[in-house]
Amino acid sequence: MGGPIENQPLPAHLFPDREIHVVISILSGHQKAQHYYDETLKPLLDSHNLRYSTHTTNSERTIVNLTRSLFVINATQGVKQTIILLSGDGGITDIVDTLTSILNRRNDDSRPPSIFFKPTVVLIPMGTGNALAWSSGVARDPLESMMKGTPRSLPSFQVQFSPGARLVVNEGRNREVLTDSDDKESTVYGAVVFSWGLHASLVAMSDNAEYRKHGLERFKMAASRLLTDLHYYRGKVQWRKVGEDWKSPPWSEQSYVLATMVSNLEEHFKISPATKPLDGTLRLVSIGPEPASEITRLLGQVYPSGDHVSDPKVIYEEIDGLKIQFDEEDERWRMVCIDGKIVTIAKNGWVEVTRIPGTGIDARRVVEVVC
Ligand SMILES: Nc1ncnc2c1ncn2[C@@H]1O[C@H](COP(=O)(O)OP(=O)(O)OP(=O)(O)O)[C@@H](O)[C@H]1O
Repeated sequence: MGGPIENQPLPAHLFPDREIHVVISILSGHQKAQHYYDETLKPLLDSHNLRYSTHTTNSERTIVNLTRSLFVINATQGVKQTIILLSGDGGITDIVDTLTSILNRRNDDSRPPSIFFKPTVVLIPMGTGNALAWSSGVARDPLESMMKGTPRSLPSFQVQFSPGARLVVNEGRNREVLTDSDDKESTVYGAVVFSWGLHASLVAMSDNAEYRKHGLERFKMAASRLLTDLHYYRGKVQWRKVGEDWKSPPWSEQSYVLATMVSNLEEHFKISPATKPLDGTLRLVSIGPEPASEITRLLGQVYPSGDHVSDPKVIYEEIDGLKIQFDEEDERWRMVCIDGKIVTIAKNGWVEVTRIPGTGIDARRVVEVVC
């Protein structure tokens, strides 16, 4: 149905039986979220006489806290809710990680499942990469997607860390524990990307307000610094499909190890061309210890076509699990990236990434995304 967006009929996820929350992540990307809300979103919502609450971030923890104190309570009390999220990938990951961690039950827990109404999330991309919004097709016209799209379950993956893993916070200056004890393994959930090597290092290097100012250039600036003094990452990498044996690359040092559930990490950075929107697949992209010129050539092919995946120097496979045993002294080479967050692994530690299936006993889908 055509016509101006204010005249479009309301989709079911904006009906009056839904509790509607607008979350404005004011420091994402170029810090345009508040302005976009004031000038564009609010007038549209008001033109439909919708009732909604707004929440503005005031720290890195705001979306996590809001999920704990409000979204999870609503969801488990049977309240239907729609969250209109003005942020980058960090915001949706905070919601998915927090909900999954809270709702996680052991497989042998025989108590009947409680009510859980999956929150519906409308993505309004305001970050730098906005990988999920580009990959799910909503970034081109987010308001059109909000008005005409359909909610679809968002696939995710689990990342388990050996004891002693730490979350890097405060622009790289501080470390936060992930569990209450250093003897325990810890778990984080993501929906976009896991990486180690060049990708994780460049996200870590550029995850601060100074770099964020440069928009997408932030990643290229960090990459060129890393490529001038290239490091080969030491550790044992293995992956597999369920029911098959673990496999290893033919090289012993790594440049690039990345597992993703999306096709695009940015609008034109097609890291996994075979991935379809929200198809639930996890794909590995890996490059060995190549010289900087080769890595530049291979990553250059990612823009915009994704031709790198047919190069013999790139491993590109659909996987269900990936594990890494780290063999690095210096902490900065033991940093991994989960949807933009950086976690440091303890010396001689390990990490294991597992695709969460959509059906069966291990299935878990905690939100729906309108696309
Ligand atoms: N008011 C605030 N005070 C402190 N930190 C904030 C505030 N608002 C947002 N943040 C933080 O800013 C960061 C923005 O991350 P987000 O992923 O939304 O955007 P991005 O990193 O620019 O884009 P992308 O992840 O799509 O590349 C997050 O860590 C978020 O918690």
